[in-house]
Amino acid sequence: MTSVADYYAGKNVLITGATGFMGKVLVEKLLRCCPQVRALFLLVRPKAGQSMQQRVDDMIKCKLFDRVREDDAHFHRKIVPISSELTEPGLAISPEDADKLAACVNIVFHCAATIRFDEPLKHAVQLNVIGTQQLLGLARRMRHLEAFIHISTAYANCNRKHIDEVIYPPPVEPRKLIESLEWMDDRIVQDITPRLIGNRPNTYTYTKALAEYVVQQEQDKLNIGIIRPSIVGASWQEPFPGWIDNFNGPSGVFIAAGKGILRTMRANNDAVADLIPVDVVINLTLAAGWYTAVHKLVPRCPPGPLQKHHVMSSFKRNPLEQAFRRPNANITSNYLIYQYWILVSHKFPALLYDLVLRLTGQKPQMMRIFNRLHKAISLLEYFSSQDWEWNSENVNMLMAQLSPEDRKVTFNFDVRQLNWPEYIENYCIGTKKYVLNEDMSDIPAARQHLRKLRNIRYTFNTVLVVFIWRVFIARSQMARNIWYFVVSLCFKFLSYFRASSTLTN
Ligand SMILES: CCCCCCCCCCCCCCCC(=O)SCCNC(=O)CCNC(=O)[C@H](O)C(C)(C)COP(=O)(O)OP(=O)(O)OC[C@H]1O[C@@H](n2cnc3c(N)ncnc32)[C@H](O)[C@@H]1OP(=O)(O)O
Ligand SMILES: NC(=O)C1=CN([C@@H]2O[C@H](COP(=O)(O)OP(=O)(O)OC[C@H]3O[C@@H](n4cnc5c(N)ncnc54)[C@H](OP(=O)(O)O)[C@@H]3O)[C@@H](O)[C@H]2O)C=CC1
Repeated sequence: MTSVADYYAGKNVLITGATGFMGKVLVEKLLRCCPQVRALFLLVRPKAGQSMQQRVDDMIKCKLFDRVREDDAHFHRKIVPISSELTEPGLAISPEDADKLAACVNIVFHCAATIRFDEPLKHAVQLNVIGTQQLLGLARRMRHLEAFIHISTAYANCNRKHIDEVIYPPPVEPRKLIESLEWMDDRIVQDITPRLIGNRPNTYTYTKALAEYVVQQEQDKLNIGIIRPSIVGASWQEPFPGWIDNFNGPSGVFIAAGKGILRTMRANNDAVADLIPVDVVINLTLAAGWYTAVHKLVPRCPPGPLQKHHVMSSFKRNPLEQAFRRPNANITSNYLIYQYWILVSHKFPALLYDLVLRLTGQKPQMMRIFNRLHKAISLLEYFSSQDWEWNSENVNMLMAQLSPEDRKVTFNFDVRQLNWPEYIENYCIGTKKYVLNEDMSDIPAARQHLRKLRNIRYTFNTVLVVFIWRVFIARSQMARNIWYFVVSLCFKFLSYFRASSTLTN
């Protein structure tokens, strides 16, 4: 039985989306665990005033690549950036580069996509569907291609409750949709988008379903493998626990909760979200690359349930700096209770805080932050408040095909071995260290800040109770009677204790 690393020895690998969250982890893992790989061709676009080469240089300088750097200081020699914009005709690859790729690439990993839930349909189709089609066109020209691995999402078919490892018929024939979008102006497309996406929640899942179909159309000509991860979170073990570099999905929710901004969210209480660590997804992807070179496959990544109390307790132990309030979120599936908490725990404190800012001559900002947060959590709500049943037979089969060393160590994707509380703790610390770039040595000060917030809350609650009680007393005879009764009782107790202490002296 050959090992996965042996398979990649001497191979030329093409990767799209290498500058993204998952792409980076894929590049790192290939370089570290398949050291005999010949070259990694990365399709990268220039962006934000940076050339493609500068972007790749910045990427490989980041901490994620520390372990690769330790093993081989010259690892960058294996990386060949290719300038490419996936939404342009011919992927905007120069004819020379296209010829070079056609002549030598053995495996393609297609990770690039727009993952925004609010992406206008035209752009989502352009990148996720047409971009994929064009890449398949290039792949058809590759004379030594052994596998084309497409990264999809477990939610491509989220309009179904039970999802098998098959490609379902597309919601619309992609060719017809592409032709129609060509002549429609953006306003018309915006108007008909809800009708088109039907019972899917957004253009992301809709276009990812179309992309799967487009990939499947090539199955007679190419060795195709499709990976469907659920919600991808920070790394479990590799290259080190808790690595994460973005605010997407749960990470943004965790950070907002850790900062004490997010105090409520609508979600299913039992299994809040189907989370899968990024290193597990990448191990599965590389194993699938090896296996697909011989067979065809649609594996899905087996997820685990994310529980909110682990997040809260973890942020109490390792607080984020300058929290707005103490981390404490109410997860509820009840709409009315949710609205109540939005009002009491989000809008009211935001208004109060903005009022203080105004009074002190500063610019109000809290309400604006909360409006953005509400938009983000409303887009995630669809995924956090429902359950799906997924079939994972192909994943189990693939696991059984690996050598014991690959299965248990190098390409382990058995999520059953994961200790969830420990994983979530590392995830929360990862958001602090790698997303917010906060220093771990500041934790005592952050804890002190949380204690201060707790004292402010106690004081505020006491003042509020006394105030309400005073208002109540002023208006109700019964409240006054209760008040006098309680006060006289306290007085009697005090007199009794004073008398008994005088006697004992
Ligand atoms: C407690 C336990 C509960 C459990 C919790 C369960 C969660 C349950 C999740 C389900 C999730 C399903 C996932 C499906 C799985 C896929 O298949 S794939 C991929 C998932 N895709 C995503 O998660 C993308 C979702 N995000 C979006 O669509 C857009 O970001 C949104 C939400 C529409 C917001 O758009 P926007 O307002 O334009 O903001 P955006 O441009 O994203 O960010 C603007 C800036 O704010 C920053 N920012 C963004 N978010 C934040 C934040 N939260 N805080 C601070 N800054 C932030 C950004 O970094 C950015 O900074 P700059 O780059 O401008 O410096
Ligand atoms: N993150 C998650 O939770 C999940 C992700 N997935 C899938 O995994 C894949 C990777 O996701 P993730 O890494 O999180 O996404 P990111 O948004 O982090 O990365 C997207 C990548 O695509 C590239 N890209 C975007 N537009 C273009 C373009 N026009 N031309 C060239 N490259 C482009 C980006 O390049 P640039 O840096 O230039 O913008 C970036 O490298 C996607 O296919 C996604 O659907 C599936 C399930 C869950």
